[in-house]
Amino acid sequence: MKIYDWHTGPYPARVRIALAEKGLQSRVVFVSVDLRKGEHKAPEFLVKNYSGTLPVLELEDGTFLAECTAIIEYLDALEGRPVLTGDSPRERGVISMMSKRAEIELLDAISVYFHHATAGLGPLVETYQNAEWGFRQRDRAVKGMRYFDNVLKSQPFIAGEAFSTADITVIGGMIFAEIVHLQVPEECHSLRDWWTRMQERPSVQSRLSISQGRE
Ligand SMILES: N[C@@H](CCC(=O)N[C@@H](CS(=O)(=O)O)C(=O)NCC(=O)O)C(=O)O
Repeated sequence: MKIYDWHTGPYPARVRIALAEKGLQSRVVFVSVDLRKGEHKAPEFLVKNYSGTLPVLELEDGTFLAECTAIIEYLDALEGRPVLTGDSPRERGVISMMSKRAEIELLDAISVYFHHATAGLGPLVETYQNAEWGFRQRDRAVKGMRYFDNVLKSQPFIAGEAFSTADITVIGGMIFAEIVHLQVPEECHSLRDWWTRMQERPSVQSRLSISQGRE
């Protein structure tokens, strides 16, 4: 399998962490796509992913899988333990809900702030910006941090008693928050403690050490 990504990106980090959690890194070749040059918006990349975003997983049969959630669902189904997307129907439902909520209320909100209210990836890529919308989404992300802090007051992981892809999505949000220098509110002790624990996971520590080739 091939993964087209950008090594420091928050969304690629989600897939890299999932790969490491599942012990699948050896089955994947990484191909770097330079976001700063707008390579992800070039016609030859758009045939891989209509949305022009990273990461994209290319299967041996030529199938292109985009969207982190879809890619992680595929990887999770490939190999047994640990299950990242849930065993029982209830677990699967709660994990899916919390991961999607983490995208909407945290990770995607920070992404909008990055692209609309900062220099983002530069004028070559950021051809339309709306700073007001960006700042509104930044505020939404801070509220999201407070929400997840409250969730973690009563459980060790984002979707309950076990680590799951919902944690990985919030990890992506925390990585993006650091990139844009968006502070976690001082009083969010549970979220801060959780983030410290997550950064001790080998899968989180190893996400940047994967070597990449070029197409
Ligand atoms: N919904 C997509 C979003 C992916 C996404 O936004 N990826 C970023 C990569 S990174 O910023 O995390 O490295 C991207 O392609 N951004 C480029 C752009 O939006 O122009 C997913 O979940 O995969």
